[in-house]
Amino acid sequence: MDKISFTVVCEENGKKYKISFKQQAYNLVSIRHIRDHVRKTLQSTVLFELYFNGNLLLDSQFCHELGIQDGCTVIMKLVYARPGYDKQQNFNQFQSEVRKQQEDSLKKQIQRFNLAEDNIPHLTAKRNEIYEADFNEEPEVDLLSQYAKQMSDLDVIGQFNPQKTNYQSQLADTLKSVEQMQVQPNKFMNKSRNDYELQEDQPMDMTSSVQYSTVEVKKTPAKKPPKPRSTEMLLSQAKQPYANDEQIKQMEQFILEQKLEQERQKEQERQKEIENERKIQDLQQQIQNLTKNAQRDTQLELERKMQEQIDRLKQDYEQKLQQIQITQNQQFTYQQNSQQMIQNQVQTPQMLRINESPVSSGIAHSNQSFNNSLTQNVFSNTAIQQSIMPQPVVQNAPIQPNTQVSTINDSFVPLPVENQKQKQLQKQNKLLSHEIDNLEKVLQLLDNQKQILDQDYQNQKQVHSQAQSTLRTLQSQQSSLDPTKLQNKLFHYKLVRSKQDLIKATTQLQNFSQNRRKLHNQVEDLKGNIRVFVRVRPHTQLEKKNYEQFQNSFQILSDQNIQFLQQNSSVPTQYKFFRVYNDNASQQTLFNDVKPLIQSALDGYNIFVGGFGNTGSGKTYTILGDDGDSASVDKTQYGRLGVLPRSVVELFKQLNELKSDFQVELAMVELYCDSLIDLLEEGEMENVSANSSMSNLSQNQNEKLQIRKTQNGDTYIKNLSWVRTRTAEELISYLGPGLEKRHISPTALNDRSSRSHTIIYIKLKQKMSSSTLIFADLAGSERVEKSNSTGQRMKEAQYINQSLAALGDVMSALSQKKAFVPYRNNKLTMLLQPGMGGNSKSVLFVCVSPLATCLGESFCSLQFGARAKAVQNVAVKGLYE
Ligand SMILES: Nc1ncnc2c1ncn2[C@@H]1O[C@H](COP(=O)(O)OP(=O)(O)OP(=O)(O)O)[C@@H](O)[C@H]1O
Repeated sequence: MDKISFTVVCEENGKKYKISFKQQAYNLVSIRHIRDHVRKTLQSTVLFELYFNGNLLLDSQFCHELGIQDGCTVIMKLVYARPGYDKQQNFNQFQSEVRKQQEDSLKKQIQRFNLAEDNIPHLTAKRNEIYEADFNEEPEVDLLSQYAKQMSDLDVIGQFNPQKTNYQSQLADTLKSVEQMQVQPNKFMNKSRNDYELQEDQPMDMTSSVQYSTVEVKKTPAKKPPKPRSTEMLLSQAKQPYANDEQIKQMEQFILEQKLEQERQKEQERQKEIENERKIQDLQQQIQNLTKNAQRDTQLELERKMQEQIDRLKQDYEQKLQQIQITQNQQFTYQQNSQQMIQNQVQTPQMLRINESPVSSGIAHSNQSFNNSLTQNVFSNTAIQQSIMPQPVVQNAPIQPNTQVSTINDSFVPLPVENQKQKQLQKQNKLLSHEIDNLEKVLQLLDNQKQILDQDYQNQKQVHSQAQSTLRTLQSQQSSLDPTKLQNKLFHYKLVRSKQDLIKATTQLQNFSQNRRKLHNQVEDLKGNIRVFVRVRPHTQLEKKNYEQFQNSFQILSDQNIQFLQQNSSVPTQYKFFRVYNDNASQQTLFNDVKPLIQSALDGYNIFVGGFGNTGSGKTYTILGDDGDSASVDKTQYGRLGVLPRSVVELFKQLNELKSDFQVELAMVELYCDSLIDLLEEGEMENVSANSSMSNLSQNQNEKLQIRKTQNGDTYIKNLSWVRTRTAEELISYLGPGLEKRHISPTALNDRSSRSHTIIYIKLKQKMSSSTLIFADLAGSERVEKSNSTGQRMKEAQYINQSLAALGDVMSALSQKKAFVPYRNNKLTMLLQPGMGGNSKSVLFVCVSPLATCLGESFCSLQFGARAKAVQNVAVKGLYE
């Protein structure tokens, strides 16, 4: 397999981009591959050119796949850079290759179309399954995408202009453009294929005017979706239209991890709580201890300090006492000396009384008192002060009779010493107060410390309450992360994804249907706009008895060829039709060939299905069914239903599958002789039975329905009754009563011979298109003399033959592509005009009786069919502008 190098040049906002890549294929471009590249880089594609060294295969599907809208001009340029390629030598081969590919492509399209036909029920079922699954299950869209892929790989070569809709002319253009190509393969031969690039001297005319601001767009490896970290992220990822299994797996993994994480967090919280409680307990204990210690310390300290003070005071006191004694001794000595001096001078016994001086007894007394006070109240400062305070020694001293002594005594009161003592005591007192102050300060400090500890305790308490509130928050968070809630969320994500997938699948299905419709109509166009089927009916019981009458009158050679041996002729005539059904062909087999046209009707094309043939050849049976008058969708009767009721069922089925708005209306008209009769008109019908003469036809009835033309040239019947129907059953229920009003009478050839043309119109309106399905059960084309018609029957037969002859003329004009088509020569052709030319796709069933006696009529019918099949119309879709 060769590798093909592609260079796609795309233009966006006036800037051109170049994308180069290689494809492992010989001559088939993977449209998807290109599209992927183009879409990765561009929002809109206006112009693109492909350079490669194989044959490019593209068509409208290609453009559609690339998202190019109708109306855009797409220029594609092809360069053949295959080394050794010789244009002259290979062109013919290439051309035949192209033709072959085109043929293959067509075959493939038909195959795919058939495949599509087969797949539609499956796809529909799938879609319904997705709907019914209520999003519980993952919808499988693989099938759709596979199918879409199949449909997208079309093999058509060419230069495509979406404005041109004609496939044939596009092919012609393609071949022309291939012929005109300026191929200079040598330009590229020196380059390796990997280096293949656009050259300024590009060999094509179209490229020379293009200035390439080439920006190489390199293919970047697809990014893996980031591992989801949070619920929000998961949600955002799940909202993305392409949330995949990987993401769902990640979500499930995430939930598991979350659960574990929750457990871990719970455990941590519990530990924290225990820790906090323990801390609080410790702190409380600490505070208690501190308080106790503080109290004990304070008391001990106070005791100690007081004891120290007392000791000091005692010491001081003793020192002072000693000093006092010394002073007393000195005083005594001084007194003795003085007395001695006085005795020496006066010689009085008063000297002795000096030894008992109140000063010494006062001192002793005070000393005693002090000692007592100390023992009584060592801690009382006041007592101390009192006890320390010296007694008024002098006041208790008896006043000496001797004034001289008294003077002397007065002169001996040690006042300065007492003052000094007092001062000292005050000083000590002060010191003690100071000490007490200090102790109070210590107490204050301890108080402060206690306050700090209290504060600390409060803080710890706060921390604890904070921890508890955090715990509560975490618990609430935990409840939000509850697995069931997460499960719900996951379910929700899956639901969202399923919905997105469903939308995607529906879009794909719509795209697919669109593509399929496009293809379908292309294929239908190629099949021809008027398809003629020949049906040979089986023998009736009566006929079987006279078998020898119709032996060997004709021979079905294949499913397309029939051979007739005319009377008095030894040379058989062969006819080729779209399909020839033998007498075993079932109603469903016939309908299978009509079914594609129902799709075309949905796409806006007018449809005509008519039954042509001589009386008794099976026209009514083919179009309406065995018992046309009582057509119903009853399953037991279904096998015998004709093309019309089957088409109606199919039409509604497809309309319902489309799930879009539509409107279906029904009208039935009979052309009896030259009169139009509204078969759906309510109320008593006028007596227009087959037995009544032409003159009996009411003038009113005759004039009521009139064929008119719109400004567009479309034919319509004025005053015709239309009924709106919503279901196939409803529509079919109108057919029976309507058909009963037809003119039927026994003839020599058919005991229920239709003496008129019955035309049934089904008008379909959709959002974007409208179309009409016309079904005609034509009257028999027998020879007058054959049906033993006389009188009124003969007249009817003449009208019938006239109208059918006019139909033949129209067919002939259409087949010869005459500018003028004589539609207006007869009411029948006017009534059938919408299905006969222009916007129409038609099927004509030429019904053939197996009777040898009908050989002439059968021959005429086949001639008629042969003329009709040559008609080629260019069908134009009936789109609303
Ligand atoms: N394919 C068939 N299989 C079985 N029976 C058939 C088939 N085609 C026709 N018949 C039977 O042949 C008879 C004549 O058929 P039918 O009424 O459809 O003919 P016709 O062409 O509509 O005749 P006319 O033009 O006189 O109305 C009917 O009894 C019908 O049931």
